[in-house]
Amino acid sequence: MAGILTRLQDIFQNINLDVIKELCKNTVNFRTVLVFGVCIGIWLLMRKPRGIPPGPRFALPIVGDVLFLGGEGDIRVATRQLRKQYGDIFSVYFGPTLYIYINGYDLIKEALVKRADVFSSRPSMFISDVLAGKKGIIFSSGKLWKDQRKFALETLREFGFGRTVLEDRILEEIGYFVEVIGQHNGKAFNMRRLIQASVSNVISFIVYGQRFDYGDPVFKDFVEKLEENFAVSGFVGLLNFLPILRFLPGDLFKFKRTIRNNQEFDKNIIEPSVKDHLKNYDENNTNDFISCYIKEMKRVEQNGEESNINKANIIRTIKDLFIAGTDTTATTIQWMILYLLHNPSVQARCYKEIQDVVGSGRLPSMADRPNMPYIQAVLHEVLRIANIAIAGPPHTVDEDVIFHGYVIPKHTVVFANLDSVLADDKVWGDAGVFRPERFLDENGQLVKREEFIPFSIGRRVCLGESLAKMELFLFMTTLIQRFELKPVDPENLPTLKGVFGITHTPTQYEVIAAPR
Ligand code: HEM
Repeated sequence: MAGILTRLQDIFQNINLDVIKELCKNTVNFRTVLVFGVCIGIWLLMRKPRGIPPGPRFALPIVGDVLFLGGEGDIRVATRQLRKQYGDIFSVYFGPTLYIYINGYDLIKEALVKRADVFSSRPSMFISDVLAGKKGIIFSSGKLWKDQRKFALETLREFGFGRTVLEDRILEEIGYFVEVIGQHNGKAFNMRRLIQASVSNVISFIVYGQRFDYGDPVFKDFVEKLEENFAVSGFVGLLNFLPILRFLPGDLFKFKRTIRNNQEFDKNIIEPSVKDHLKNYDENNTNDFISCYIKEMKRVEQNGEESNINKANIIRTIKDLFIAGTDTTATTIQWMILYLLHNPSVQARCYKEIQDVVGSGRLPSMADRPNMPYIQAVLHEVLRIANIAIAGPPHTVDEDVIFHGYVIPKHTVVFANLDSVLADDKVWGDAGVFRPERFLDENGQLVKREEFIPFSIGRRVCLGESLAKMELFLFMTTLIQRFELKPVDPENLPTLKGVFGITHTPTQYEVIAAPR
């Protein structure tokens, strides 16, 4: 196929219009013109903009380069192969859409940090446009995004990202979490739902000022649907390339289901709470994110300021906190447990560090963190090797940009490929090996590595990084303090092969949590 296409393209490159006119005048009949017309149509569809980064030579009409990508469904492997073949900046067509991948720490830093002015917007894509309508934080751009992000960061900081109020509530949540684990009496079970519910409750506390009972049917439904939307995102995402496929009968791409789930979050959880907060608003009692948002809405209204802190954005911004803050952290905790099952000596060393610093008489706290470099190194290594965000959400440029000699056309989808840094042998030596010691110096102290970027870098850097690190530390230390985590069958460990949706998730597994 590729051979035929090469020949066709070579032929068309050498054709000029005069030749075609001449042919039509002298020789020919309708059939010849038709054949030329079809060929020229194909050529037009396969044409790539001039000067873009290299990539697979042909983009077939409709499917783009998809058929030529390797990796057997693992997008990390496919992009590693493309990088090897085409270099640190390459382009690839998914359907008719051009994607540009930027690889390697130096180039990613150059784009997202040094040239943040041009690389910090989000592209227009069918699914995110339908679901988010360019509102909120994750999928918005320009002033609207800046207003939401600034407000969210300031508010979350005020609540105590890294301060004790939030820590106390996370510890309270972990208390419920370990209680439920204890109820399994050392019997094997799949912890996934429990972890999701518990992590989601941390966001609930921040957003609504309250947690939900794990058995609450509305909350259970919410957690399940949130997870479902993450899990089916691979299918739904295909509509970004060919939105027309949504009109096929049935729901092959899970589009209708995703939309329905999304509407139900709003209807059952978010809207009632916002209404309730609006009705009972008390300006002297703004202890949660929604109250703070309403307070700011009223302030900008009164002052007649131009701001996007308004009713149109409140629902989406809240949803973004849940979306970005639940699955990411919950998935990382699942990877962490899985790597501990595969590396019992690492778990034993973590337990020893907990015993040395905290003992068994009290819960670990954030004040203990600086004294636990080994556990921090393990967390770093899990975040690095699992790389749950893969390449992160896409960025775009608002104008045509020249980057390292290549043209990046306005509004192109641009991925800063985090995998190209976190799994780069040139950076880590043995990137595929789980080795927490790489984050320790010769005195056993934590080493900061610039290339450790699971939360990305630049203006779009993860807004919940401090919260996530706090949660991971507290969940992990308490879990290991209370339980020994054991595989169901030591001879047949659960696979480390993950599943790719919006995040890179472990294949489901069961674990034994034996009380210590
Ligand atoms: C282990 C946990 C987490 C990881 C690995 C992670 C990673 C990331 C990454 C890679 C991005 C994309 C940055 C970019 O576009 O360049 C991001 C964005 C974001 N994250 Fe996280 N995240 C985690 C947890 C959280 C939590 C707990 C929150 C809760 C508040 C959160 C909120 C956000 C938001 C709102 C954005 C969008 C930022 C923007 O577009 O300006 N994340 N995260």
